[in-house]
Amino acid sequence: MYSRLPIPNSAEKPFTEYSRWRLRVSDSGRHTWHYLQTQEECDAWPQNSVDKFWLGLDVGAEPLPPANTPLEAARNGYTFYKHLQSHDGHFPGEYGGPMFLIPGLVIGSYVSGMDFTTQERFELIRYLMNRAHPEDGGWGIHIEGPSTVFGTGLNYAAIRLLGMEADHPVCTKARATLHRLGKLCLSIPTCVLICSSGGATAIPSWGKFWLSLLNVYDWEGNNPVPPELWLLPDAIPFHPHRWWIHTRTVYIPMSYLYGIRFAMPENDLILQLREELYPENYYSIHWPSQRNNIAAVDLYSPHSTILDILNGVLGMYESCALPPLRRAALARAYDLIVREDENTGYQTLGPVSKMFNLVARVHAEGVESDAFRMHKEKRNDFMWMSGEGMMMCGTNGSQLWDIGFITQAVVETGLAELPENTESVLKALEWLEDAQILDNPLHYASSYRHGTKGAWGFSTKEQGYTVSDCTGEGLKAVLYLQKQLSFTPQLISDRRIFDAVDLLLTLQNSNGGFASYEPIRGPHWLEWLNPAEVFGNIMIEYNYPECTTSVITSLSIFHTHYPDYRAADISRTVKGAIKYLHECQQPEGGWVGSWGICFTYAMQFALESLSLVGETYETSDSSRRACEFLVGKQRADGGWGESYKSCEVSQWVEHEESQVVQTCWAVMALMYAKYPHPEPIARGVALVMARQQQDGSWKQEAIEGVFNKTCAISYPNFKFSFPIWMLGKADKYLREN
Ligand SMILES: CC(C)=CCC[C@@H](C)[C@H]1CC[C@@]2(C)C3=C(CC[C@]12C)[C@@]1(C)CC[C@H](O)C(C)(C)[C@@H]1CC3
Repeated sequence: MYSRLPIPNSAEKPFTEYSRWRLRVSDSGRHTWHYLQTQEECDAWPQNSVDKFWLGLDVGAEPLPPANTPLEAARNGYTFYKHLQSHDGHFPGEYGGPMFLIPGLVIGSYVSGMDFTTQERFELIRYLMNRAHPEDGGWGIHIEGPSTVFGTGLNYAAIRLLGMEADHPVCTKARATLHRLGKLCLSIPTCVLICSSGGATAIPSWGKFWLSLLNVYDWEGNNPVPPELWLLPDAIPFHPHRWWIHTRTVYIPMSYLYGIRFAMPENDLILQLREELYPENYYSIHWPSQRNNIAAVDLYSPHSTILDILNGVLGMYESCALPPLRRAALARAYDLIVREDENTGYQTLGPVSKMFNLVARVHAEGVESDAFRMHKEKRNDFMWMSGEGMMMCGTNGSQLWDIGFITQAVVETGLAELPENTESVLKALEWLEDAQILDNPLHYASSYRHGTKGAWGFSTKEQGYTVSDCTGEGLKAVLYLQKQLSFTPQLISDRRIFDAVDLLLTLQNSNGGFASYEPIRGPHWLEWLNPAEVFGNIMIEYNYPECTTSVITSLSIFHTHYPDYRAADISRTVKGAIKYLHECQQPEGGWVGSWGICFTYAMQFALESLSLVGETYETSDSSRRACEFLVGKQRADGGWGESYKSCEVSQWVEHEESQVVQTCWAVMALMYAKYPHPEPIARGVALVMARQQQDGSWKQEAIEGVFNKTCAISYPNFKFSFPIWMLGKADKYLREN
């Protein structure tokens, strides 16, 4: 469908003209990248500093007077960061990291007959080339991870579909790695050892699924994904509406596509891929034995015996599935797909469901349908141009999350009061006002959704999902801006603030903690049914110290401004949350982060929470143990650095280098705890100041975020918001201590 493209051997230089790319920011923070075709268009729409920065071009920021104090450094930091603020007030940013998203984008588009522009194809290829590991030519689950069959098999298919020839050196090298890695098998169930002959046969289940849609992996090689579960009564403890929202939202279209055994028609390229992905003859592979064949490098969560038994039973059911039941189940799954599309303006909850939903909709309604048109339009929101080429983002952006932190930072440090920042701060408040979700979803109970009235989501209002901590940080940002500054208008009414509070109060779990999108709905044993071998803790919601903190800090700050509104509920909620935080502290004093890397991230949140109720180094054993733990991890250069591997093993794993962002989290944590000895804080500050560039910026270092235990994800704006916040706060601390 897509023609072959002439691809140079090196991806160092752009394959397109970088002076022609523009980021359009529209509709409450929507991001879409455009390639301008003519000089006239370029003249009419000049490249701005936001475009240039994210394209890796020089933004032309002036060198600033050297900072003599932490506060001056913070001020210089914000002077630079304002270059990255968009006209609507928010700070757009790249949200890459996972390496299984471009394959979904490309395979999903290919099998749906949806094209890309030639420039997009060139730059998607270039990004994959730049992200292939130099030693073995393969790809991992995320940009910093070692090559896996999941990453290499899927990205190999993607780069071929996009137009690279099979005999291009990049393909030859990746293919050799794929064939080699696939051989290192560890079959599950563990009692039956099947040795894979190599290649993509041993790809994890989500990889098997994508390749099956592409018709280069036989459906018989997949464990069943029956849509019939959606026909069960809601009260059943393992009903899919009780699963973690991402897992169930991906499972809905997967069960539909599995139920109809969607496979795109064969063509020459498909036949070639069947030869390239496997060292053996495709037609001689015994597919049913591949269902539990997962390469050792990929395996994080091995199947439980219970899951294997269940898969066996469901496999038998597949051979005699009752047609009327299957039809009813498919209709039910399809209805849920449509509702999800309509609830989210065709963004869907995330990038994986986005592409699965597209395939399902196009299968049912065709390429002339509105669904096809809308999905194509919103597909753009996930595609991001960077200095290394084009990627697919983990969501349609991290708009709210980024603006939430930087606005609190500038208010708390006093930078917001400087006349030079007035306009920037007012714009940020306008954006926050516009981003609050004012109603519950269009399809609400019928889509098993939690309420959204009063919420802030992680990205945009249109995406439309409540996230507990995003609502917390959004609310805090608004309270800081509206209540602590003299010059800001009260754009968000008390009623709307109460809506946010009411919503937060619906999210607490029985043990006092808060999860990500909803209260926990399912039993813990559901994790035994985790079918995605590459991720951990994905079957149900869990409590997170980070989410819990954002919620209770926002409620406490709210309470100081509105002491009469639901005071008893707030006090009970905070008390319960603190109890939970004590319970989940590790004996060594740390808290494990689930969304940022790793201990430093979670600990800045947990210690902020404890400080709310007066628990600090001097007064609380828990806070003291935490401080000792952190101080014990400070490195000789004054910084802190931990690897993403900490998140995989829930134990501190050192990074080779100190990291600016993690150093900021650690220093913030110590300051929340009112750590009485200034020396570690001063050393952390010195490291962050020494790494600041002359224009006030900081360079990109290691990846900052994580999800589902194993997949790292980039938060490149953190290198601005957290240094600015920490330095401004430390200035005061160091003067007072
Ligand atoms: C396994 C699948 C479906 C992959 C798609 C990726 C999503 C699951 C990821 C990408 C971004 C992601 C890490 C995110 C979150 C959940 C999982 C997401 C959506 C949340 C909202 C959970 C709560 C967190 O505190 C925080 C707000 C930081 C993150 C933000 C990004």
